[in-house]
Amino acid sequence: MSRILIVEDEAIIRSALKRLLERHDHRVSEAGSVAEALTLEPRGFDLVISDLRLPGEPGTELIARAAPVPVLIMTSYASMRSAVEALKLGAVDYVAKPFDHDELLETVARVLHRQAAQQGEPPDITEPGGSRQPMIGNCPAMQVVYTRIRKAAPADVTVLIQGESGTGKELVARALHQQSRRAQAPLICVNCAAIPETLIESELFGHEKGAFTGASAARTGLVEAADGGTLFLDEIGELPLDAQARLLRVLQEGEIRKIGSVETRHVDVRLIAATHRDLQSLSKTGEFRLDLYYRLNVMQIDLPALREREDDILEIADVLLGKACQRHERDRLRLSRAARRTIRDYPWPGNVRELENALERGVILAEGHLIHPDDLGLAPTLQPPGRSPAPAPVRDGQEEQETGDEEDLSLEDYFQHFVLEHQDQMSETELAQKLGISRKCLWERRQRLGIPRKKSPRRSTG
Ligand SMILES: Nc1ncnc2c1ncn2[C@@H]1O[C@H](COP(=O)(O)OP(=O)(O)OP(=O)(O)O)[C@@H](O)[C@H]1O
Repeated sequence: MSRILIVEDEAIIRSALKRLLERHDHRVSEAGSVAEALTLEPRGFDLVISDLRLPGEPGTELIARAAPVPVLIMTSYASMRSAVEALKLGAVDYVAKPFDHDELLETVARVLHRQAAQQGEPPDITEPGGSRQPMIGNCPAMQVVYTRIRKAAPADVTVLIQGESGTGKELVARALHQQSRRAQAPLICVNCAAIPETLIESELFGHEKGAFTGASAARTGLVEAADGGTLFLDEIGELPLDAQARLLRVLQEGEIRKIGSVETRHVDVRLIAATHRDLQSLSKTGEFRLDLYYRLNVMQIDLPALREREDDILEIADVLLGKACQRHERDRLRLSRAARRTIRDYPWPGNVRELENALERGVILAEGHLIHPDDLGLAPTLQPPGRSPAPAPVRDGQEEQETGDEEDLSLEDYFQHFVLEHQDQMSETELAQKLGISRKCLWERRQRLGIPRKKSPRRSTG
């Protein structure tokens, strides 16, 4: 069942439309103007159907104020030009009045269907520099994350984001803020683990002059700086108990009191918290307040570790590699086939951030137009097994054609390592046999790769 908001000033049309939609299993609310519609929180609906001409502001005003909820505009045949204008402003579609029932139901079904299909799509995020990028990755676990973001963002509730370090928790917080009605107000991000325990309360809640030694002037805290907007508290599990108590008060009463002050001040802040720790377990050992945990956990978003996002890893690597090349003003580098295999098989304990850093190293260290596994500088103890040079598999002609250039080059890596490591112990015939190629081919490749045959070591004579 979908929730639809009808905004129409003519009561007869409004109730006819309501009955029609209710007969088709939709739950319908009504408003007679944009102002009235806004009191009903249009972002909480699945679709807004609004007349264009209304007393007060026109229906198109709702397009931005209901976003990302789609707005379907109703207009009379006489004002088709305004319908086109409404589409330009971002209306999802329009219906001409008087409307044909089937046509209207069909349009509504199409819009709702499209909306449902988009729920699992990555949201766009505006980065601090102003550029707009979608979150990368489309594996099923991330689609669940995207759907959660779309639903939680407009609901103005507290959200707890859980996931290992570097999985993108801050990115999700940004997406939630940017898709909320607070998008134009500040988003203040605080990493609780990065602020010394002795300073965190005054950083968050502010202090009066002389509140403690060194407080030479009054200071506004970060919670107050986020007034009207969103406060993102990363690593909230690290927040000391006293600060937890103050935070609980902000959530319960919407009030803040600076350190050393007797006065309270009202603040309107949406809290988004993130942690890589299990807050419920921390509450059992008394390190985290259970009542605060319940306050935070109105909506929960769980981010998968990168190693669980097998289908996404290479896609993320390609996008991040492109960005690293831009940053370092290098022509577009590519990952060798072996580097792609390493990236796919590596466990990535530091998740996307670690991948980002490895690619940055790769871009700096790569000598040709390809990045090889060594350029990534990954921890050897975590490297997947079987990475030591081994004979290249015998390839038939078809595989050779399919794999192309890049495969050749990574096999050349293999070839080079294998030859250099074994040429002192093996004859050319043995080397060629192990590599699955002819002696002639071995000779040609040696020439091409600049590893000519050494003066053969005397293996038999004494
Ligand atoms: N899905 C994604 N698409 C694009 N970039 C991503 C994605 N996930 C993470 N990143 C990038 O990875 C880096 C780490 O992400 P972020 O800071 O959001 O992680 P985090 O979980 O908050 O880490 P920490 O807990 O260590 O603070 C950032 O540069 C971010 O842009």
